[in-house]
Amino acid sequence: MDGYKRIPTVAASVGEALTLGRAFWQLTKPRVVALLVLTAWVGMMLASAGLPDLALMALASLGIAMVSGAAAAFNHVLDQKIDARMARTRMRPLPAGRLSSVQAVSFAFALAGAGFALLLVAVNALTAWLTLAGLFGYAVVYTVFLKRATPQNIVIGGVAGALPPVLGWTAMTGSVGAEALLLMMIIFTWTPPHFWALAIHRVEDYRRAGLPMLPVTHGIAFTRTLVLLYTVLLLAVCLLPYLVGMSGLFYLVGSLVLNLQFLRHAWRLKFAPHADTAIRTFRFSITHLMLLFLVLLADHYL
Ligand code: HEM
Ligand SMILES: CC(C)=CCC/C(C)=C/CC/C(C)=C/COP(=O)(O)OP(=O)(O)O
Repeated sequence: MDGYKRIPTVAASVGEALTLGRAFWQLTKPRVVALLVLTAWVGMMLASAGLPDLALMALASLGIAMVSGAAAAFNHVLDQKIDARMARTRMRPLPAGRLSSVQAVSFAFALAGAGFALLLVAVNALTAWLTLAGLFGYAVVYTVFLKRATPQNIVIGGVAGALPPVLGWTAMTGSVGAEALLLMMIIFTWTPPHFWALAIHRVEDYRRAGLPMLPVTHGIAFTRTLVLLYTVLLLAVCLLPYLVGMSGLFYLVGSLVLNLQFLRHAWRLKFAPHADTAIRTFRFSITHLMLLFLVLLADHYL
């Protein structure tokens, strides 16, 4: 009889553990980290002639994912008051009360420590330290200072998000390659239209939270213009891998198709916007970067 009585208690504990696990998972911004790791893979594969060392690739990817996930968790802790004021973020684990700050900070330190140690021991010191610099750039320089200080926050902060191809490259070669810096430039140029398209859609959120995002400080019309200009710049920067002989015709055609599509979104956002044009542009930016890096990869092996 006693055994039967315990079943609901066990079920409740399992349910609670799952809820807690989901909350920690959410802290790591898993979809962002997935795309970051894809860009790191491209760095790893482009750095290797033929197939890369798959074991090294797996360990490096895990380490980069852990440290990036930890950076995202620190961002959740440091931004919890802001997140509570925005409709998009108020249901996150900290503002919604599903996790305490102590739980989140402990998780973030443990994940960062384990990821850093893994990179140091199983990959190389340069990759470990550069990844840690990425964490510091995002969690401290961007989140604590820039985000609250200037509408150029995401432009400068974009350096951290653009690092993973370089991390992938250093993981395989032990040094920073010029080709990897070119991939970094692509993500760096992609970040402003990626973020500002979302910021236009969520401008009231950012106004309420008191954050100096570009559409709040300089207006939506000006932000639309900059989205368009950065998209033009992105098209030009994306030509560089072909022009320097790093990628071939397949990449040239693929990148032109993707960038013209991005440009079409940005043009519509500037000159013929509907209520959903900004959010569609933001969503397309993610598809764009994912496909662009897959095209780079396919081109490398063709
Ligand atoms: C400073 C640089 C960046 C800023 C400020 C930024 C900002 C944002 C914001 C505010 C969101 C919305 C998240 C949400 O809806 O909860 C987002 C989503 C996303 N970002 Fe970025 N981003 C940056 C860089 C990057 C980079 C470098 C990548 C990948 C290479 C990336 C990939 C994504 C993805 C995949 C999503 C969708 C997440 C989801 O649906 O859960 N972002 N970004
Ligand atoms: C290599 C390395 C360790 C880099 C860390 C890179 C990293 C996790 C970048 C994430 C970029 C991102 C989602 C920024 C949004 O922050 P936000 O605070 O403006 O957006 P939010 O309001 O959705 O939290």
